[in-house]
Amino acid sequence: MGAAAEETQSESAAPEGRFPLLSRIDSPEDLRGLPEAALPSLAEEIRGFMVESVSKTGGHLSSSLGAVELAIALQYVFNTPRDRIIWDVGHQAYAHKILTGRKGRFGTLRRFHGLSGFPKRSESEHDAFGTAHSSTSISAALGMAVAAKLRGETDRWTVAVIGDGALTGGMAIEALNDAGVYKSGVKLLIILNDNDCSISPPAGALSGHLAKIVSTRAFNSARERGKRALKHVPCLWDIAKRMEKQAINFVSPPSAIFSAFDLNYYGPIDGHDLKELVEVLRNLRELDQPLVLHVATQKGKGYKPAELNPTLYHGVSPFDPQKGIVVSDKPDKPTYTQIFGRWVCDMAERDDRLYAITPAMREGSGLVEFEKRFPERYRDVAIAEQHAVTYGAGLACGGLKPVVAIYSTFLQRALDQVIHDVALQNLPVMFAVDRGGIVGADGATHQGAFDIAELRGIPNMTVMTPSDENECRLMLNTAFAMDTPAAVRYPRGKGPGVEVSANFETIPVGVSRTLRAGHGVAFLGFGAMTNVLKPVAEALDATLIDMRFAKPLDRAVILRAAASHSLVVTAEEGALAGGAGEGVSSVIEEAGLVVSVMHFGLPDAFVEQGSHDEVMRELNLTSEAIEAAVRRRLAERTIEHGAFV
Ligand SMILES: Cc1ncc(C[n+]2csc(CCOP(=O)(O)OP(=O)(O)O)c2C)c(N)n1
Ligand SMILES: CC(=O)[C@@H](O)[C@H](O)COP(=O)(O)O
Ligand SMILES: [Mg+2]
Repeated sequence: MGAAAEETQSESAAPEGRFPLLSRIDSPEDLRGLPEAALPSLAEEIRGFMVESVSKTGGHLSSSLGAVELAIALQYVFNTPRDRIIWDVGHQAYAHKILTGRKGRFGTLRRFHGLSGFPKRSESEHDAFGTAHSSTSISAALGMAVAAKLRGETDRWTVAVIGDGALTGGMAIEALNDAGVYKSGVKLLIILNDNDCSISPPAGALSGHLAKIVSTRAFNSARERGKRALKHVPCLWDIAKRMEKQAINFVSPPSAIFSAFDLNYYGPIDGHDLKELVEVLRNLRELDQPLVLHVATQKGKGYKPAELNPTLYHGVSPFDPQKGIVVSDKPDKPTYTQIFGRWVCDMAERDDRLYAITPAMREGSGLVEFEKRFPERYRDVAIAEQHAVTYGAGLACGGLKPVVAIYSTFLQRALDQVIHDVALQNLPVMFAVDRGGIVGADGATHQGAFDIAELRGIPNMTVMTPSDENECRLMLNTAFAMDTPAAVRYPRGKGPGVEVSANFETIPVGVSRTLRAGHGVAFLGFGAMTNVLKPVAEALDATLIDMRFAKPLDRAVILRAAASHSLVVTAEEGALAGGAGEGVSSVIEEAGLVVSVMHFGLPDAFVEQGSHDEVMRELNLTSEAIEAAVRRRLAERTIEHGAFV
């Protein structure tokens, strides 16, 4: 465990005084030893503990606050790890972590070498499946449930907990379509954790449908139908009757999408009522087929500021829990996301063909202002990366200039759409690829490691990597001016602080810029790594080139550098395998030049969480580490050849 992780571990070990019940729980068995009547108090303690701890570490607060009762009830009724619970996205699984032996390390959440912010199989036997990218839970759970059936493990249940936002992802719908085919013997329980919220307010038609079901009005009209539907399941029919007495919603409206997939649907029930949750789960456990339970919850539940603004508290940095998050209005160096946010508004003002698309990441992608100013040219398509890209392709065919704002890690979902629907038809869809490179606390699932390698191999595609804020603006202008597919990939957070012009100037495609002429070594930087190379080039009196384009590469400059230096060094904050550095090597090899080459970038391994600096240090991607490695190479070559040119 890293020092940062160790430091906070003991602080969050649930002191007995304030958390008397929680301090007695170190495993699901301890939880099951509690009387049912104690569960609501436990839920309150978990919330207090969670707010206190997450206010120090940062994390996904509102979603996890909303799923406390659900996590308790599931662990109380089911028997993990024999039974399996899969939390879709996994950002709502903090109570699950706390209850499954990780309370003592909860203060290390999302820190360097600490607990992951998401379920992770290598972290706990109670984490049945690693998640973080949404909408995977039903597929994985169905696979496990079918495997249990085939292996004769007739007692094993698999539960997928999926949010209303995650349900909008195509994969979830594909999985429902498959799950509905299975009948007896497949013990799959899908719990729809419906808080009527994604990160931002829910997008798309499905949310309206779900809201209608949850609303009392719909419940009243559907109650009779629900009772009829439950008659063939005697124990549920009993619950339904009891629930009706208690005025608890429990219906089975035939309009629900689940019915269309021939899945037995139960609910909606109150996801914060532990008595009800435990009772219903116990009864559903007696059944023997794929089931859906619709649970209504409140995002941010139990912490007023988060209840009032669940979007602000979706993913938080450390904050004072007494005051809540204070949004600063002090002018500060803008992030790359803000540079994009300003650019997209400026360009939309100037060109009415611009149309911006986000797959459910309005805030994170810097489109809040754009939506306000250009609502008719803005679309949050929900968690639907594939649709976002192909929808963009359609808009381009229709004469618009779509800008798909997407995180590098989520672009992975839509790779075929980029290839088949955009690039193959050479359509002018522009990609604003945010979070390129190391993202920090989200860790391995979210690192922007692969976009350069993915995009670089696609014909017709142009890929730009800005080394500073103004470069970013110039590249956004350039990508938008092109009539072919183009991507600008920029990192999470702030750049070096270069002033950004407000103009619409473009740069020549495929042309680098030489920042420093030196000798011996030529450093070729891609994106932010150019700044890391700067002091190294100065220390070695070497050449430094900001390559600007990962595709097309500036072949002329690469060949000149190879011919006039003894060592060519490339650096990128992206996977080395298939990366821009490899492209540089092929340019040199194809020309038949022989020169020593070094590549710096992300290794052939998944890169774990930590601050950007911590991770870059660990990967030896700092100026100091690169300088040392280059000096070692130079020394080796001097010994080999007797002299170094
Ligand atoms: C494929 C993918 N796209 C986008 C995201 C970013 N993301 C994380 S949580 C979230 C909203 C999920 O909403 P919901 O499932 O309803 O859960 P809630 O936050 O409401 O608890 C989004 C868009 C993601 N994790 N995975
Ligand atoms: C869980 C998830 O996928 C998002 O909430 C993500 O953590 C957001 O990342 P940023 O903080 O970089 O916007
Ligand atoms: Mg939701």
